[in-house]
Amino acid sequence: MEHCVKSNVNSTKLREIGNQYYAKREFFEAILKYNKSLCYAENESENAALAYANRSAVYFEMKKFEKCMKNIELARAHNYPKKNFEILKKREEKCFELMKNLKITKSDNDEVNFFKLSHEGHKNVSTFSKYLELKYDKKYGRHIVTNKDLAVGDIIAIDESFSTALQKEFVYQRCGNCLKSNQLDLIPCFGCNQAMFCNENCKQNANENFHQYECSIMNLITSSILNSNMRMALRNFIIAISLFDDSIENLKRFFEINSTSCTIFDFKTELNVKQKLLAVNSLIFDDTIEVNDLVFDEIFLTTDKLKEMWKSHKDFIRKFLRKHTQIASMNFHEIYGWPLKIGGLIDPDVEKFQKSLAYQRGVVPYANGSFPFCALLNHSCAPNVCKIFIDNKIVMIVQRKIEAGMQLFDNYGYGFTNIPREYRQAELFKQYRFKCNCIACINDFGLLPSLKICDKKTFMVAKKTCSELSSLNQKKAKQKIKELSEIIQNQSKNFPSLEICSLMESFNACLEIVMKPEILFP
Ligand SMILES: C[S@@+](CC[C@H](N)C(=O)[O-])C[C@H]1O[C@@H](n2cnc3c(N)ncnc32)[C@H](O)[C@@H]1O
Repeated sequence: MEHCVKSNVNSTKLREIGNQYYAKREFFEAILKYNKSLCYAENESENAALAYANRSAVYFEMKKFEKCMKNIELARAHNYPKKNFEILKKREEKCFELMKNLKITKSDNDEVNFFKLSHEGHKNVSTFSKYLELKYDKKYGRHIVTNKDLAVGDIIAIDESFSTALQKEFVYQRCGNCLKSNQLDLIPCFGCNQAMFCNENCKQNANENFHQYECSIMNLITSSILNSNMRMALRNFIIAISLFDDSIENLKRFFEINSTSCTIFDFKTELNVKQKLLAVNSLIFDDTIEVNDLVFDEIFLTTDKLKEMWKSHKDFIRKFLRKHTQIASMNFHEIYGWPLKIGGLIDPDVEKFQKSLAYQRGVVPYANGSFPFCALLNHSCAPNVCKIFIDNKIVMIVQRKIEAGMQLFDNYGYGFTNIPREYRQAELFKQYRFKCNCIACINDFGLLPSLKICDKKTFMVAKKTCSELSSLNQKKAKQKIKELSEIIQNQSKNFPSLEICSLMESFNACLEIVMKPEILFP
């Protein structure tokens, strides 16, 4: 297991490996090594400055002149050796010169404004539509229905996480607080070698909310002893005690005073973090899900701050961690996004594309998160809503007409178009403990290639749409989303025909294209 203490020896080695990548013009790998080198650099040593300076060289080659200059400044601010100042000065002058001649083409891709709620917000919590209601029945438990017809393309929720945690492979690629990649332009934690942030603000927030506890045990946290559910449980516990000024007594009292079965629908004011904690703590779980408690013992006995708490409140902490691991397994989400390096894009081959899943379109999971609204949606193998991730938010979008009174169904990763029924049902039962009897399961819809064509003209549109996907930019993808919404909405009676299901896949692919980062590393 790697230690999380700083080490100039390791920092230098990592920078040298970065230099080899830089020489081969493998810029993504080079910056990753420089980032790691930055994290290992001892405070006040020139290693940090050298990593910033080398990162500026990569941004220069990539023609990212503003980032280049920012990294030059950072290098100077971190003890860059005076004898080499001339190199930076020359690079900076070249930047100025080249920027003067560069026509700045501001991107019009504003995904935050594109993905806005389609209706007024709910009367209590404005992050989801006012037409949504929470219901309960024996078969589905809690679930969400609409009291008004919803149309394809309607954005019905923008759910903000209570907590997120980067997967360990991404700690040098994304901000440990807000999850943004910032084109790898990240700053290191002062204390450990395994956390980076996109700016000082995020660094401070992370330290106030969780990192002050995690910093000295990042090596344990990112080792393989914690699975992603346990990782989220630990993060939730740390956020929870930080919210109560590190007092377990106060946290206990908070849970005692407040109901343990509330949801995001119960709050009368705009959500605050403590309310989100209550909502997440009230999510459904199954106590028979196995949790290896011994791992938590090991983690809590490793640092003095946690050890004290563990000694005096072991039972409460164990119970919290156990419950949140079980909640995570049944409710939390993997957060998907585009990899930062070109590759794994949409396969232009129509046949292959028709069988695709999100990961075949190119997006990959890089973090996990707890989302108090989305965790109330039940599963269908033929869902009527889909979701995309904007950093630490989930945007929920209608992908099939939903009439008033009907339930909203998400998909837990097992769609009927590409996974056989028996496999879906077995996996859903194993993880989520229910037997799926959605319309696709009851009617055994069959995989996409076996579906029938209902309308030849629309089938031709679906085929053409598939073949165009790989050439769509963000602007065109936005137009396409509108076009496809209308067709899917108008032809909803033909669901599940080959053409409608294929159009729905294309609709999803277009949503992903809108989220594609503007600059990918070559
Ligand atoms: C994310 S939660 C959804 C909200 C949940 N129904 C509740 O009461 O809080 C996931 C759990 O809901 C239940 N569930 C989800 N989809 C279902 C379905 N199609 N039929 C029956 N139960 C389902 C399962 O217990 C599953 O573990």
